[in-house]
Amino acid sequence: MASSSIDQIPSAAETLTSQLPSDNTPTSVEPIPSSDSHPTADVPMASSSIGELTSVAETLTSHLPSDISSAPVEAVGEKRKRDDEKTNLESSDPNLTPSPWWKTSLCSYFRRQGNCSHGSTCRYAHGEEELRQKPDNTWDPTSERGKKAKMSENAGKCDAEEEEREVLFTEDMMDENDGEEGCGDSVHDLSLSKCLVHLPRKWQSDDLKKFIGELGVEFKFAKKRRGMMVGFLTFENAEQLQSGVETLEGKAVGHKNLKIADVLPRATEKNQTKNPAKIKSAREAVTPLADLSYADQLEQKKASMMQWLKKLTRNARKACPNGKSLPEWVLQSREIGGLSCKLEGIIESPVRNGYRNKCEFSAGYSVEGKTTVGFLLGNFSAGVTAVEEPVDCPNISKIACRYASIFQTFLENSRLPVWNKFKNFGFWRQLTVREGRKPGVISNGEDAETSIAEAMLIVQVCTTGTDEAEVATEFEEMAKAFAEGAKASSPTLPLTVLLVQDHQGISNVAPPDCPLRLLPIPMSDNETTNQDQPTNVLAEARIHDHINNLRFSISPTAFFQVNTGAAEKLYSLAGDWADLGPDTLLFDVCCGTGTIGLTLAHRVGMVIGIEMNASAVSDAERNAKINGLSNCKFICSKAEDVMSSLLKEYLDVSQMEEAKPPSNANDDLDKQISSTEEMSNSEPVDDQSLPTPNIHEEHQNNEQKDSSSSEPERSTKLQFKNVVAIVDPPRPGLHPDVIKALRTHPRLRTLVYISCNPETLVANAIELCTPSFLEKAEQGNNGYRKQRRMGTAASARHRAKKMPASEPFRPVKAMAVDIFPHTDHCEMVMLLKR
Ligand SMILES: C[S@@+](CC[C@H](N)C(=O)[O-])C[C@H]1O[C@@H](n2cnc3c(N)ncnc32)[C@H](O)[C@@H]1O
Repeated sequence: MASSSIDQIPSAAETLTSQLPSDNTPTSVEPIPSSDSHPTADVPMASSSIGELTSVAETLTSHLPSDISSAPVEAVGEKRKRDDEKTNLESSDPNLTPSPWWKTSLCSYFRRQGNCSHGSTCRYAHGEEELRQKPDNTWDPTSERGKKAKMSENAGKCDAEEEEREVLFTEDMMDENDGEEGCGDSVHDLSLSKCLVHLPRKWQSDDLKKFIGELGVEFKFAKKRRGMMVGFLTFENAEQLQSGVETLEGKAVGHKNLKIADVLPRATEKNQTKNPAKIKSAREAVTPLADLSYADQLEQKKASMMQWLKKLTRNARKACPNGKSLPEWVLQSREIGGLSCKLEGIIESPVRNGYRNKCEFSAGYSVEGKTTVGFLLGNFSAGVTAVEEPVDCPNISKIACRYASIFQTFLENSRLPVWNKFKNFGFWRQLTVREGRKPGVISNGEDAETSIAEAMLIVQVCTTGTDEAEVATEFEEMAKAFAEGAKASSPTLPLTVLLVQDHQGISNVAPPDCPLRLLPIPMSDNETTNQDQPTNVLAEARIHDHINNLRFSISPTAFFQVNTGAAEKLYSLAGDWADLGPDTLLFDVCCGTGTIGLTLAHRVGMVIGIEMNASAVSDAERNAKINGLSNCKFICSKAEDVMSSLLKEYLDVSQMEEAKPPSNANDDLDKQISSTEEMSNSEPVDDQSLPTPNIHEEHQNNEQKDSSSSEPERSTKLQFKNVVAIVDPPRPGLHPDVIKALRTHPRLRTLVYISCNPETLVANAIELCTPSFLEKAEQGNNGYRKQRRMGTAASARHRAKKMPASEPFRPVKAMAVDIFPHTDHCEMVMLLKR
């Protein structure tokens, strides 16, 4: 661990990352929402400001610093502290090392009255000369230096807004045949057209026309699609345009102001007017940190995680009921710069290039109007539809790039159209490439691809309104193109499974029960296909990967961490922190294919995995069997529906047997290691003999399903001395009912939270770690509407107030794990105990 983690000392430059792209921290590398369980919405990593500022009322002490809002760590709670102890913060004794917060805020008394009764012992600065920089390298925002910094920050924001004006490819919105007056012209005078940015997403064309009409603006036609924040306006002539722009620019709509931007034309051979310098490359869109050194990327992520840990402290203070003393961890936070617990460091990814084992490539048009398979250059809701090839994106493997290129060449000659996001029309939508790696050493060099043994291709289409025979021919030709392309590549590409997913929805994010169809892969040059392959073997459509010497079977829609090598480190860390032993009952909440529970099964008495995706649960059961682990049980259900009853079932039983170490746990481990060694020398798929559930049946059966890889349950339950939960939820975090169940069960003392989204980790931790104050809780749902308008942290504080009386957890330590090099994303592991 030590060798791979960056030191623990908070970096001086706690640079805030500006924004996250949307990669499904997950499994999509597109900057738009992805189909995986980690959603992909942009998350401003440093968004803690306004809504989260410590309330002024709370900080009203007799002697205020002038920047209350910016001094949450040192100032808030100061009054509580002052009564019981004197800190070096307050001391001017030269023999004491002054607090890092000494004189980092201006004294408001001194400022107003020109003097202060505390004189030279005042902890706040008397004037600009005395003012010191805060430990996080910021200045009191009311000071001259603070204001200057704010101005340059705002200038940066303006630049960011400027970027928003780059609305790509919006010309499509005005294409013919959509029934709009004036849209019939196949050639538009784009100089008479404008984009309106910051419109309410729920508006449609009629709302836009009404709004413009009421302002007396004349126009030729207006267009707006629900869900987007851009609309389009075309004027009859230059005079209309000029007066329209003058009226509309900056006009308030809701709580935003309208911006007017140029419509960027689709560049064609005749029309090469686009200024490529203004457009993001795929590399910039998908791997925004790629131009930083890896050490700088890690520093940046670590600094960002620290901001989130500070935010947790600030929110816990706010959530703490009046009259109750602040939890010890909040009081102690001042000793570690306001962090809610120590950030131990950041664990590096063992592989930095080509690490993604799952890539989702969109089918669309490039800025030049060329059929392209690659990444969207921005957010569709902001009007960006251009797709660019995955050139120079260091997180994508050569194999995935090669398949994208094969598919693109095939689409160039296809009789069926690619999907048009504006018109919700077309056939070819997306290519997903999933890779399975051989067991053994993970290589970070040029030969990284040699460890990839299997590849699953999932092509998403929309068959609405198509001719069945034509589609069948296209699929056959596509399968041939992939097979030939794989064979012609050097080295030959693995091709294990080819699937088609028929999805009718507006976005490419398909539900897990979206129909899948297995296509036969042509086997040889003379096109002898594997026609013998029965069509009902969809359940065998799977690839395999390896973590900690265990073999994992993965079905098409099951979640699997996209960076296998880094995931291995993540799971080991969670296990090391979880305080495991033979008398431990481990709950693996949101277990996916069982990776966490199974890799730790040999260290505990029993694992109970909970997962809502039926295919993933069936994979987890299969994976327990493949690896000879018999102390694991998997529940197919939403965690919020079963967490409380499972805790009761396993912990509150009256008739219990004392747990003994699982007799076969260590044997199993030895067995699995040797069998994995065998596997590494053998053909990859060796679990075919296992009973295989039918995927379709599973999808249809969404009811709770218990399954166990052990013998039928005994009437008496085992009594486990130690109960631990490791939770690994998707980006929205844990459901409030899961939090409540975990928090209110007194026997659960250790909780390891693995998070791909620090914002929801903070929100969940607020509920888990602040003292309960039910006596003051407002009951019922009357706050619901208000809550919906709150930020995540504010609504967590609101829910914390309703938490039934229970002992809160405390954050003990945290570690960042860099699963996603070159992107803004990062996993965080936090140990909570009580
Ligand atoms: C971040 S993944 C983690 C999976 C697994 N722990 C791993 O590392 O491979 C989150 C998982 O939670 C599942 N999930 C999402 N919402 C859930 C819910 N409400 N209840 C149970 N599982 C859920 C998803 O299907 C996904 O498999």
